[in-house]
Amino acid sequence: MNEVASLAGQPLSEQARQALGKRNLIFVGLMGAGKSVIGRLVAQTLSIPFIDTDAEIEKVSRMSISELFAAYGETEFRALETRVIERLLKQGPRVVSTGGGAFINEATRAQIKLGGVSIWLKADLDVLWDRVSRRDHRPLLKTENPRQTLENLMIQRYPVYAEADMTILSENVRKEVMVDEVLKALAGLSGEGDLAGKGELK
Ligand SMILES: Nc1ncnc2c1ncn2[C@@H]1O[C@H](COP(=O)(O)OP(=O)(O)OP(=O)(O)O)[C@@H](O)[C@H]1O
Ligand SMILES: O=C(O)C1=C[C@@H](O)[C@@H](O)[C@H](O)C1
Ligand SMILES: [Mg+2]
Repeated sequence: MNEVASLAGQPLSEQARQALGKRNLIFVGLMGAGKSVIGRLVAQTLSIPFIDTDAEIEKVSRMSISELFAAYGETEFRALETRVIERLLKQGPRVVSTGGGAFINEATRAQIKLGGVSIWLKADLDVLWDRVSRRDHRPLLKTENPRQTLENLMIQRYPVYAEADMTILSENVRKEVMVDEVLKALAGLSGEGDLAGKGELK
């Protein structure tokens, strides 16, 4: 019996957990895509530790992301983000939700590609705007026309996010529905071709 057949009949969460094996699961995507919220729920469902890189950066620097941007600028923030993510990916298996720009940085993207299975949570502009406009803590959106800024970021970044291993549409459905989509995608990894052994922790 092959691996796919042996997993059939088990709960979806168990199929997904087994298919992921010892690999990290890394969420990438734009601000408001749901990386933090859905990542945490997926981690709970899989009983795998969860880490949010923005929260970890705030913890190690003892500053908020906004304060970091204001004090040191985006370049320094990206350098810190790269170092933090490199360390976190070595401590897996974990579910890792990244900040919106992490996968866009070349060095960080290379680490993520090596460090586990990546999922792009892809959302359209209306969905993202509806979510991010409720709070104003995102430094990159403190512009005269934040909706336009968000759209510009989509145009620049979507071709890069598309390099993630898997893409899941993030829509305004119940969060549990999103979690199920993620679990189904992961369960489909068993019997995988290209992703076999990818990001396997030693
Ligand atoms: N499927 C969903 N349905 C409804 N609301 C959602 C859904 N997913 C996320 N949200 C809401 O959208 C907001 C942004 O989600 P979240 O903080 O997880 O985004 P993010 O991708 O981590 O963004 P950032 O890159 O800024 O950290 C939150 O208020 C969250 O509750
Ligand atoms: O999209 C981005 O570049 C960012 C997203 C947030 O998660 C934070 O990491 C920060 O505000 C930068
Ligand atoms: Mg987040």
